[in-house]
Amino acid sequence: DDEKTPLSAEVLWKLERAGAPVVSPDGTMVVVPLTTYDEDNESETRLWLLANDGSGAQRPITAEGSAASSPVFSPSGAQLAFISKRNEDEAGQIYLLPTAGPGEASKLTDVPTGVSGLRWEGEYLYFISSVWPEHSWEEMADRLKAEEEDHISAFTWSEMPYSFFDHYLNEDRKNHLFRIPAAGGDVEPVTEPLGMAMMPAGTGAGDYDVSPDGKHLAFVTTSTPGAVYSNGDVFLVELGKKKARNLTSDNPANDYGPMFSPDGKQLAFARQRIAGFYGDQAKLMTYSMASGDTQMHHEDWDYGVSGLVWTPDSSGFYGAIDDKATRRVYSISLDGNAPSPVTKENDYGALSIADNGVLVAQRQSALHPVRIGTVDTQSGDFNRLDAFNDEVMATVDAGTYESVTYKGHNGADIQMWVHYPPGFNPRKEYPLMMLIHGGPHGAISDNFHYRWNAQTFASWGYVTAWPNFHGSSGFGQDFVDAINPDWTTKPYADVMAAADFLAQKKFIDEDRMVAAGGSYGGYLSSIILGKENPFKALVIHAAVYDLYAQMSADFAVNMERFGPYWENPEIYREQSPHYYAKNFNTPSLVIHGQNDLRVPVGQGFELYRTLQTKGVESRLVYYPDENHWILSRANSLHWYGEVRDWVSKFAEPGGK
Ligand SMILES: CSCC[C@H](NC=O)C(=O)N[C@@H](CC(C)C)C(=O)N[C@@H](Cc1ccccc1)C(=O)O
Repeated sequence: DDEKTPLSAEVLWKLERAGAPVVSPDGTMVVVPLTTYDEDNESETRLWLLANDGSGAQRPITAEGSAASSPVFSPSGAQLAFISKRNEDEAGQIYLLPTAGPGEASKLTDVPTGVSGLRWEGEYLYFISSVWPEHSWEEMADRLKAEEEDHISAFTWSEMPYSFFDHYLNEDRKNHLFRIPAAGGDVEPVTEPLGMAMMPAGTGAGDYDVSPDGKHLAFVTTSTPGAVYSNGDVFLVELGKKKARNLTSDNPANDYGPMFSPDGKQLAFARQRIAGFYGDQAKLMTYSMASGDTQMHHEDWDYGVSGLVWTPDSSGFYGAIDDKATRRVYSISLDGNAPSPVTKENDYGALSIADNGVLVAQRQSALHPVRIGTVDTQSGDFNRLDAFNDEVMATVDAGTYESVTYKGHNGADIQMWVHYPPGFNPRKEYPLMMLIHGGPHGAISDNFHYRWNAQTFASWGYVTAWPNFHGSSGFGQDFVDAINPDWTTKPYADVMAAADFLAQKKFIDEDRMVAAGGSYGGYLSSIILGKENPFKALVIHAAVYDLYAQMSADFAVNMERFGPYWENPEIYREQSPHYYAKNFNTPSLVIHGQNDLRVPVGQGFELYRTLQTKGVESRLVYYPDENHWILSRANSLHWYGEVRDWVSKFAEPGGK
């Protein structure tokens, strides 16, 4: 169709990105944050109201020009609270809006350190703020002003952790929970009087819950301070009392995500059992508020629980479950029956449930961005409520894709997604672009990726493949943990087998194969660089290149589970790509962002310098203002352009 364009990087940036939907208590309204991007490299998030009454009505409900996020309904549904930084605000504050008809948002808080992790429980709005403990709000406002004026940018630390993903942590400030009456009034500290702060980084609304009668608080914090990803524990306290009780002190690994049942009788949470292993499958736990008994459910079910919402009758949950390269809604009961899938294909997430059981979710696929709708919990049907992006997507001529299973390391079945370019002709030969996912303990689901869009790469004239190699989640716990601590052998063999498998297809030109990966995918690409491989060129983004130097990152890979390099040097010696530099000879594009504290930027420079020193054709793309991910529109378009130029140079695109 002449009118249509491929799913280019430019098209990706025209799309509106829908965030997590929130359904009103009566199920008639859904509010969703929607982010748009403009050509001046600016973005804006506004809240949209979608009617769940068959009318298809939808409209923005927050003002243009003022970012809004984290919507929560009042228990009656008459009001909506959200976080916004507008007018004279120095930091995000709570705003309130009536849900019946148009109205002005009114400001509820004036917290100098800002507000996050919002929840509306009974008459109170609860929120998290990163504060200087035992200081008044006035003192904190003065301190923030003084910091701005003294021009000293130094951080000082005497404990861990010191960084998280792309920012350094101010050790003097702690994450605490507060509440304010929704009708207005004073902010009350909730966790400070307990002498306990919440987790030092990445803390949000999922890290605490208040019982339906407003009497109890459950929250997560670490009882073993140190790393960012330390042993989280669930604590319970009667609000107003000074001592919180650790409900999970018997478990050396992470417990998280406390959620009171709607009847208030049980507290659910998720439990991992292997300390220091973020990829460990999470098990569903309940704590009885009456008896104090803790129970694990579905221990033998070989899936991890995530994205849980309680059913309104407190009999169980719906969850968004990572399931063999898809994410499906499952019904998970507490009556002993096995969990059962509700939905089929594609990828569902961000579940929200109304008091009457209306279940709302995001749904996406590799060929369409996030849509918002209701899920029929009997049939699994998805009833879409939004019309976001329909106009843009109607102009897109996308290719096709399929799930393929091949034999990987030791003959094991490995799933991969294969994308074909628009107008693909199986009688022609195409170049292959092998994509290597990060994590490694995640999976490439049937979802719409903005930073690594397989269909965008395909639209340049490549067949692309995303193998879910050993270590990927959703294929059982043994498959996940099969690569620890040896991150190399099986994933490398799986990627080589994927390349072999595809090279044997008549439609692949084995002389035009390239590979690209970011983060762990960059690590594995660097491993491939040091070993025999069929690729004409590599793209190595934010790669862990030197496992020893990764010690400076917020996630030191094997440290927490298998010990540091001075105790267990052979793991590091065997697994670190830099030890194989002698063999490097594949042309490589190295990409790294300065603000990447997950894989610090020195890793990229070390790799590039090695390649240059060895005379291997290479190019370094460095983004001084990006983190582990390339997030701004202009830089992302530049990134796609650099990647395209590099792979095109070594593997000419298009069918021949
Ligand atoms: C509890 S965080 C542990 C590491 C985390 N794993 C999540 O998958 C992670 O950041 N992994 C890195 C590699 C590591 C630094 C060696 C990674 O590969 N990240 C990928 C995957 C990812 C995608 C989306 C959200 C989280 C991770 C990446 O950032 O693209």
